[in-house]
Amino acid sequence: MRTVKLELGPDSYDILIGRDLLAQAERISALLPQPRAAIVTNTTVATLYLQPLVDALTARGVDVLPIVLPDGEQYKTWETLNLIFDALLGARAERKTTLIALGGGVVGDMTGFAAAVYQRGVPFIQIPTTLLAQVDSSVGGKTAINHPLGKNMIGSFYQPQLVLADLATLDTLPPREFSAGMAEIIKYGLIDDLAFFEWLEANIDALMARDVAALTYAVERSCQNKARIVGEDEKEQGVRALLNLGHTFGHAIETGMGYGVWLHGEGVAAGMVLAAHASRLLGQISDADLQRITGLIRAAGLPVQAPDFGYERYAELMAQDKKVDAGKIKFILMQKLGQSYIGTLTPDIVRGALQAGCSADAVASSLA
Ligand SMILES: NC(=O)c1ccc[n+]([C@@H]2O[C@H](COP(=O)([O-])OP(=O)(O)OC[C@H]3O[C@@H](n4cnc5c(N)ncnc54)[C@H](O)[C@@H]3O)[C@@H](O)[C@H]2O)c1
Ligand SMILES: O=C(O)C(=O)C[C@@H](O)[C@H](O)[C@H](O)COP(=O)(O)O
Ligand SMILES: [Zn+2]
Repeated sequence: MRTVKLELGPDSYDILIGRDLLAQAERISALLPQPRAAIVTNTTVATLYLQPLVDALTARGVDVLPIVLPDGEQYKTWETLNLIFDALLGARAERKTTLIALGGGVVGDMTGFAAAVYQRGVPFIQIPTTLLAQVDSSVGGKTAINHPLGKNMIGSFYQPQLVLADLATLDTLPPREFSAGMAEIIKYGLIDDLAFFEWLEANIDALMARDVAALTYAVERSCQNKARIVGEDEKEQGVRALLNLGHTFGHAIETGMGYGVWLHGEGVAAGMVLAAHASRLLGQISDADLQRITGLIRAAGLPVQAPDFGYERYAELMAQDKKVDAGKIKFILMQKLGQSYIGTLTPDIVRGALQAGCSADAVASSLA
């Protein structure tokens, strides 16, 4: 088992990475302030991993309340959040009752938000079961629900007390979801870790074949990168915004297509390609760099062309981004391959990037 530490003073926590960790419930039970926990999951993950976790905790004397939500990005809403509160109140869950998120980023983001506000804050543990959640969403304490007008618009920063990433759960993850997680992994290479980007280029086939050693390394290195950045800037006053590489365009794609049509990782992938096109137009990366970026993203089974809903619609959607400051949209751009920065773009460069990186086919194929 590998351990990555997220250093946040009194709010520091461990990220445990390895196979078959679900059965090792003592790492969870040791943290519970009372022998009571609610496991929040969804209908898909419940059939696969809820019972083993309930059994492992029950065997350690923990009273478990399962809360099973509908599955899908379209359910990352107030209504679904309320189902968590209904269940917690119905079972008289207390301030010391721990909420455990068992699932992907949707379950993790909603459970974290519920933990932040239920009785003004209860303990919270993340058990991510998608690649995306293991390398990104379970780490760092961003929690949220969507609004019809924008992604993750209502939420809070609220750190878990433990992240337990059981790589064995990825054995059942569908290929499209696995690829979605690869987008956030590639993101770390492009933010500021060229050596990791080059390692990914060399090992993409092993990763896509889910080779255990390659996967363990990629998850650990991703968590190290994220933990370092969040440790420097927990509440996104500066450097943490780099973790939004590909997301200004990507969130616009997710919202514009309708939540759940394009997966989050797919939006991020096409969004990173658009950011690369913009950086190329600014003369900061070369054609060869652009080819390397699109080549790796394509090899990970991800889209390299964004849906074409036109400059005006993209501009309208991106105006809702959380990085907007005094009306100015911020983008994460590439200074060179493997080094990103937070900047702004003129409308001409945004238009140029969209012209180069959008395709009507990308809309049609994803709706097919
Ligand atoms: N908080 C953050 O820092 C952060 C970071 C990145 C993404 N996010 C959010 O995370 C969400 C995307 O997360 P995601 O990609 O995990 O999607 P998801 O949570 O929708 O999970 C993807 C699908 O895989 C299923 N699934 C989960 N685990 C499985 C398993 N082991 N085997 C088989 N199926 C399984 C789920 O039921 C779902 O159908 C988005 O809402 C995004 O905004 C948040
Ligand atoms: O942890 C962060 O910070 C990130 O930006 C990670 C992103 O991958 C993630 O999708 C996050 O939820 C986006 O944040 P948002 O503030 O733009 O909603
Ligand atoms: Zn993301």
